[in-house]
This record gives sequence, C-alpha cells and structure tokens, in this order.
Amino acid sequence: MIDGVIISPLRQMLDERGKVMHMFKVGDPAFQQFGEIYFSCVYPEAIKGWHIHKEMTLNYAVPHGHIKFVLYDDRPESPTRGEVQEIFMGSDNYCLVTVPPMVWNGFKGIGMEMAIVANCASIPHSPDEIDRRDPFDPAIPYDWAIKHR
Ligand SMILES: Cc1cn([C@H]2C[C@H](O)[C@@H](COP(=O)(O)OP(=O)(O)O[C@H]3O[C@H](C)C(=O)[C@H](O)[C@H]3O)O2)c(=O)[nH]c1=O
Repeated sequence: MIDGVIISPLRQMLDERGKVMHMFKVGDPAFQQFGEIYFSCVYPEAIKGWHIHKEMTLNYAVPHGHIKFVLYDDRPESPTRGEVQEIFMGSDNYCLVTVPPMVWNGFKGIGMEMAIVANCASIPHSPDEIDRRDPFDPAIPYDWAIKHR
C-alpha cells in the first residue's frame, strides 16, 4: 500500500427499487476539504493516465462499471518510493480511494461497459497543477495488459 493512500469501503443499500450508494461526507476519516466533484467516463480497454497532481488530493469512487486504478510512488522522501499499487474498483468493490498529491495515477476501463469515475477533489480542477506522462512511458514500471495469472 502506497504511503498516504486510503481505501475506505463504501455502503450500498439495495432494495427492490434500486439502490443508494454512499460516497463521501464531511467528518469521514479521509475528508480534508471540498474543492469540486467531477466525473470521468472511460470505455472498456481505454487508459486515462498517467496524471500527477501537485496540490490536489483525489477521492475516487466508481459507482458504475469497473476500472483498474494504478498508482506509482516516485516521491523521494516516501517510505514506499518505487511501489506500484493496483486497485480494482467498481460496484463489485465499491470503495473510496484517497490519493495524496505527488503520486502518479491512471486508470483503465475493464469489463463490458463504460465506467464512471467520480472524483470528489480537495481543490477545483486546474490544468496548472497537473503533470502528465504517456500511459506507456517506460519511466513508470507498469504494464497495462491483462494478467492471466
Ligand atoms: C477534469 C476537467 C477536464 N477538463 C478538460 C481538459 C481536457 O481537455 C478534457 C479531458 O481532461 P483529462 O484529460 O484531464 O481527463 P481525464 O484523463 O479523464 O482526467 C480527469 O479526470 C480524472 C478522474 C482525474 O482525476 C484527473 O485529474 C482529471 O484531469 O477535459 C476541463 O475542462 N475541466 C475539468 O474539470
């Protein structure tokens, strides 16, 4: 587990009409502050990344579809420097993933339908605080291909 990353299980309340899915509220252990919430939609097999946020703390939940969310820690002072972390998110593993600034991250749509990634971010979106790398940049030691373990 990359230092500073928090995975919080989220409740889904099902009945014969549908369901209610929790996400995030003031007072939750991972809550810092509210900046903006937006939704990034990704088709199966498409990759969005790599991104790094210099200031924003991310709070991701995937209420529809599934993704493989991948994190890479190259922070010089981090006890987990060099680690890669994969988190499979979606309605089958409905959780909130909190990612501190300066951790590389990206995601790939998996399964059969478009996934919706909600980010309840600590600050409003600003392109100035994001750096990007190509998803296949060899500087990040990760292969996005499916692993038939
Ligand atoms: C988020 C955002 C994006 N854009 C524009 C910038 C690009 O022209 C286009 C797609 O943005 P981007 O390539 O950043 O999209 P994603 O790869 O889905 O990433 C975004 O959604 C994931 C979940 C992240 O957490 C990222 O921080 C966020 O940038 O929308 C805007 O104009 N305003 C916005 O608030």
